[in-house]
Amino acid sequence: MRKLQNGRTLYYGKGDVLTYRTYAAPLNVEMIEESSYRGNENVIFAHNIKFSVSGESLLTSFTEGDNSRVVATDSMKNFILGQSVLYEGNTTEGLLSFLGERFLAKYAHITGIDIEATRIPFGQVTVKGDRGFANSDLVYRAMHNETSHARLELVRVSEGSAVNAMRSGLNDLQLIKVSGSSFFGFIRDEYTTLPESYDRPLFIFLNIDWSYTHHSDAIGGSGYVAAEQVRDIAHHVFHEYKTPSIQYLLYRIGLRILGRFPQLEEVFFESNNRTWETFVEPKGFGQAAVYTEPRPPYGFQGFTMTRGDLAEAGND
Ligand SMILES: O=c1[nH]c(=O)c2[nH]c(=O)[nH]c2[nH]1
Repeated sequence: MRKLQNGRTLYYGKGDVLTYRTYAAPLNVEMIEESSYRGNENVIFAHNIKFSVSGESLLTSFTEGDNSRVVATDSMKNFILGQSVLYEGNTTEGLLSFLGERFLAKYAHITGIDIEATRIPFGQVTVKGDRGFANSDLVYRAMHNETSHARLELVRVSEGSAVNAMRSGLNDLQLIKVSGSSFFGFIRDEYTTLPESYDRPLFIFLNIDWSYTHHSDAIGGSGYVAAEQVRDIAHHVFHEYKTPSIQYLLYRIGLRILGRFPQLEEVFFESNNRTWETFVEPKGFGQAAVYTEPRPPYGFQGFTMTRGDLAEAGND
């Protein structure tokens, strides 16, 4: 999308378009075994949006300073904010598809759109009413934990627009497992100083992305996968498995996600190893210990998995 016919890359757009839409349609998802998540009332449906466009006819804006075909990025921001109120759906992917389609419909010379958004999370607060504690439907609290996101590439086609690529995901999961993780058996040679560990406090930072076999499942379809469900699967698998490495943990999480959601085609992982450094060793399981932040540098892993991996592994 970003490349023109001659192979040249061309795009421009607006980032950090903070869009605090209220009272979007509620989302209800089918429950899965690992999660009590049922959906979102979407009273606050807030996103940080990044939007860019491309098209052959924009070339002269770069080569000749000809602004006659330029939609100002300030106008793009206004378009996003103004159109967001009209979105009748309930997912980030749906919102992005809606905004992209509308933009292509309005500006005939734009042929490609790349649009991504991170959901800005707001959580429930409980208040005491006549029948005890219940969720407030008025007050929400800003959250600073993991965030969900989506990215879509739309292209102009003869009948309107089509989704060229789409990815959804979850960023900045930060999970500590205090016991039940090991790391041993790795190569020992003249460069090795790390002792083998049979029970380490494993702290990981984790990003998980996923793509659907059919984009339509995520955009208005019934096969929507909520980031909260993927998060809860990661929690469960980390809890369940005694892991010999982060690499293996990612694989087990991936199998479970692909198993739970047949509508997904691929899962992508990126993790950081932030294992706490031991200052006072525990005397045994469940005993007091003291750890501190690990010293840099940090290790990382990347891994992608497809339905083929699930088929090879058999039933998880
Ligand atoms: O889970 C881990 N995988 C590694 O590859 C690695 N390397 C290392 O030093 N610690 C760890 N931990």
